[in-house]
Amino acid sequence: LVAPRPFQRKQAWPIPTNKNSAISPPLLSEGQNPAKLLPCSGALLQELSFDHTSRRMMARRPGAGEERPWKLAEHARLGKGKVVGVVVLDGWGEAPPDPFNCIHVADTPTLDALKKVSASLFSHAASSVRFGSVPTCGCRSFACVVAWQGAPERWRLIKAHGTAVGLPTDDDMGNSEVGHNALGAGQIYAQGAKLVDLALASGKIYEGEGFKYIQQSFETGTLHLIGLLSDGGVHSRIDQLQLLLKGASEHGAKRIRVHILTDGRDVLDGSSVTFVETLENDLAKLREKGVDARIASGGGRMYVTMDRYENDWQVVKRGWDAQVLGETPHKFPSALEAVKKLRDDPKANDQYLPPFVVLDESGKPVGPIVDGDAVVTFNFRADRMVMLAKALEYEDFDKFDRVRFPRIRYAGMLQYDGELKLPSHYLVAPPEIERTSGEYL
Ligand SMILES: O=C(O)[C@@H](CO)OP(=O)(O)O
Repeated sequence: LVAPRPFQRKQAWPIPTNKNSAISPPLLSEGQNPAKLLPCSGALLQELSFDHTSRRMMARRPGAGEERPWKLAEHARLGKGKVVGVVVLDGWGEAPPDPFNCIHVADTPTLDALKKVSASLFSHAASSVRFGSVPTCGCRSFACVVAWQGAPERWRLIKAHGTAVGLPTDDDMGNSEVGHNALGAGQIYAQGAKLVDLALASGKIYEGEGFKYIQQSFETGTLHLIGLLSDGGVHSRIDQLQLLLKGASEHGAKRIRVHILTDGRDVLDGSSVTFVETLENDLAKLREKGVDARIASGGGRMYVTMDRYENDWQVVKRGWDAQVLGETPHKFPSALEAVKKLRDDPKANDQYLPPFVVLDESGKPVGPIVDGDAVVTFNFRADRMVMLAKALEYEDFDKFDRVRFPRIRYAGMLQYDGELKLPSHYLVAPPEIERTSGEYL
């Protein structure tokens, strides 16, 4: 599929830091009419004007003390009062046509027909271009979504991954959460993965309220790190865990226990073994430096802990039993042995590995969570951490019998639910996003 390219992205958009920030959408090519070529993000919803010197669309800067008006600039061609539709194709992406490209190989008569249909048929829906072309969710290849533009350009490709939706690099695949965030924000801002990268690189993570809070447990308690162990970059990243392990030990953590969740969904099934080996090596290095650091428990992400939308609390309970109580049917002397042995079952896969705990030489679990400990859930993505956060934080909790509710200091990598303020402590502050799409709508 060859998409018309009405504008060329030359650089990433800067992230607006406050309401006075200029928004600098992509440079337009010589001769292009800015009124016709509004770019494909929520910056459409900002009050834009074209700066002829820089050839950029600029958000108008309000003067001192002046409120930025909420009125949007009128679109050059689309009339007022039209119905706007946003259609999200989850998992739909564009990639070079080849026999392994399932969308290319599949029969897609509806989309094919929509792309061909006369513009007049869609004139009533054409206003969706203003919003329908916002990066959307779930698209793992390089682009997605059609937006009705009116003849002759009734559709175009947009990017829904990488820096186009605020992820750290263009190698980062898109996913539903970043797509929803980008749609909802109506502008490009740093998503969780990038915020964590920045906080770790600058060391600011260790100066924040969240880290200072958990640090109070380091003298006498254990630091527990719970999260998805892979380099998928959708929910978490192993390199961030590695930096956090190093940083926490340099900032006083003497005893660390990692509770791993194997992936096989955002990465290849079977890769869990390599990730566990990598982590075991890191922990061995920490032990050489005098830090008592070990993997304490584990399980496959879809069977242990990472449920979402309160679909099945038993998933969280299985994790709780392993991480907090140290009680599971499967017990092993090391996580590597656990993952290898559990994968021996022909039906086993990384996503659904059963929960296990690691035992010490005397047969006791090496790291149940107890009173006085600190806990960090190191996933940056929220949806599959909210349920565990509730179990760890809520005094009143009736979703399953926790048996023991340890008095701990708990922080999320980020705050996973802004409305519930959950968890109440977090290592990296969420972005402050002003003037979201919803506010305009
Ligand atoms: O299942 C999930 O959590 C992710 C993949 O890790 O998929 P999606 O982004 O589509 O929700």
